[in-house]
Amino acid sequence: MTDTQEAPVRLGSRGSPLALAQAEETRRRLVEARPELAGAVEIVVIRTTGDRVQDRPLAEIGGKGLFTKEIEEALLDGRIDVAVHSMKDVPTWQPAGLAIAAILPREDPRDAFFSPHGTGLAALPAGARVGTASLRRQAQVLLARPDLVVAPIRGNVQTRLGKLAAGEYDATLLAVAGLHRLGRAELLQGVLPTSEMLPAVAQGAIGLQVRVEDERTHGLVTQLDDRPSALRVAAERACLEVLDGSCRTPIAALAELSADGERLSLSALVARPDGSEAWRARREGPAGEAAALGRDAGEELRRAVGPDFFAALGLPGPG
Ligand SMILES: NCc1[nH]cc(CCC(=O)O)c1CC(=O)O
Repeated sequence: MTDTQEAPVRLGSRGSPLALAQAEETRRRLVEARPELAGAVEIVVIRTTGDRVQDRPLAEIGGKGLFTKEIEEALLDGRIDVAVHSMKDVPTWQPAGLAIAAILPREDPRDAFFSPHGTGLAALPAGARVGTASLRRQAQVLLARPDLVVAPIRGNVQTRLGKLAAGEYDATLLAVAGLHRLGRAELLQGVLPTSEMLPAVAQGAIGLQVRVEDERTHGLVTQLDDRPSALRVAAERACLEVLDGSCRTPIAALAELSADGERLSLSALVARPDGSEAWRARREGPAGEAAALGRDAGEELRRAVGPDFFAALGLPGPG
């Protein structure tokens, strides 16, 4: 190594095809912003609990940070310099010493619908089996179509679509963002409207996490922050934080910006997992107040559902 060469920047990622695509996108954006980093950005694969446990619904394993904890440990230990996360999987509380320094330009946050019957829930015959392990998707599927049957499904995109083709399910749902980032947009059949299927908090957003005291990496990474995406994610995560950071509650939220980027509107939803009841909140205000708007919507929902809601789910609840 000559002394004009840049020190390496190590990106930590899960090993799934989607995670690796997100790490590659991060590398590309870093080198685009700082050409002197060409050849210096390394991708380090880290196995997480969520990758290890393949046979049970994630909601059952419970706990927070199933897809992020081991990557954060590697970051804290100095084995990597940047953790690349799907923000949807990142708990609202950051470990001491770590910070999300950038949100990359967000992909389409909506959910895609796959079924031999058609392009939306209305196409399904009564009693059809919908494969999803997500309580948020389950609750909204049953809210729209109480006659449907939801059954857990896990695995990557190919595995899930394989199970659908084999007739194990009549339909399944996947994040549009994942298909785009995997370069498989041609597989898309139908996209559910957000009025019917509100996305998970931060769905479609990639976050770059660094050690707070690592000034060099922090400086490199903050250059990649996409402000509109960061504001939207801030509003949605503030809402989630007020409600419940775990993935065992059906919670959905989507913030959008006006064309000039000045105004933010947020829709949020909490539902019973069986789809028998749902609560919605909406906020609109200055984009600069994203987090306050999110907290406010979260507080309205928390009051609406009442303390017994979280207790009934076996959760300590947000107090
Ligand atoms: N929990 C798994 C997960 N985490 C992020 C995505 C999709 C990509 C994204 O939201 O950025 C997925 C898969 C899915 O929901 O289909």
